[in-house]
Amino acid sequence: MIYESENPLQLPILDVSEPLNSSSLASLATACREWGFFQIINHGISKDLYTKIYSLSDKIFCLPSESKLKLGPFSSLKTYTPHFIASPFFESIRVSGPDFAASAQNSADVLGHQDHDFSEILQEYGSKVTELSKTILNFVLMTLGDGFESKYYDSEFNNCHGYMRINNYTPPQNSDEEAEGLGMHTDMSCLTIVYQDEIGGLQVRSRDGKWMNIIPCEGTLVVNIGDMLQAWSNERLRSSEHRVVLKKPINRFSLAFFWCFEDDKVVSAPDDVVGQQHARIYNPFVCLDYLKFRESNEKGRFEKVGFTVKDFAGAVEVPMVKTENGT
Ligand SMILES: O=C(O)CCC(=O)C(=O)O
Ligand SMILES: [Fe+2]
Repeated sequence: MIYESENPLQLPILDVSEPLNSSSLASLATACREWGFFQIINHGISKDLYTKIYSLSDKIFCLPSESKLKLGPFSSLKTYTPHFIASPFFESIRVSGPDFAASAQNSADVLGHQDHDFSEILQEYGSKVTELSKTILNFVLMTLGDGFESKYYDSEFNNCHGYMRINNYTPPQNSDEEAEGLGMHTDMSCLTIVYQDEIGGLQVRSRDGKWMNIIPCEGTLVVNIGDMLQAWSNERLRSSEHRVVLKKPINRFSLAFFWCFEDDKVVSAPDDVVGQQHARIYNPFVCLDYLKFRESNEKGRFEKVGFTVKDFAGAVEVPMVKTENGT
């Protein structure tokens, strides 16, 4: 199958080590509204850290299937997603915060993996990317209104938590055709921070349905808005559909960090975020109820988008009939 896509998308690159100036704020606002994707640099996470995570994770991915299956999906730990759930070419290990070390160590213990580096390195990464999420969320709140970061960060986002997924893509080896590594989906998070290796393949869908390539660039991380923030912002921030396409028969590695509301959070856009001249697009909902809806809904299961937050909590009745590709 050929997955057509446009030329690379030029997403703004935000320097997160500096305060936002008015022009970077304006381009961030446009990117969050139109694409729900942007890139960051000077994030303080070294190439060396990614290389270490890659080599330690690779040791786990190289274990025989029967070992990895001790981690999930049917064992109590549920930290491993094997091939053929999201796609035939995708497998993933989940590490949950805030104690990333304990989560990683639990998985390592089940595998009988003696090496403590895995949990230490993931704790280091988890702590760094957690701080980064807070900084980025403050920037994103600034795009919604003057002073909205100080008005809303503590009251609405202070109990957010994060988890990561270490993703290993193994494309078919004897085929020149492109393969879908991860099907079209939206993230359920507030924010997602993605490291993709130099192989590339991440694509975002434009409003008119075109797939745009997000080309990897060394030192740059990709950030995208998730469903929770789309609903909380009354769609002033967009949670875009995206997917991963494997174009070469080479393994691809990525690391996605999901920054989410706490389970019992009631997600509801504040009046001044909605704005007086706009209708409220979502009914208030409990975060966990949406996560369960996505898990239990056949079309919404794991990475296959069928129903999203609009179907779940949209204020206007929408018929629940959709095709596989979400159109
Ligand atoms: O592998 C990637 O580049 C993106 C992964 C992704 O979209 C996800 O895990 O939700
Ligand atoms: Fe995603």
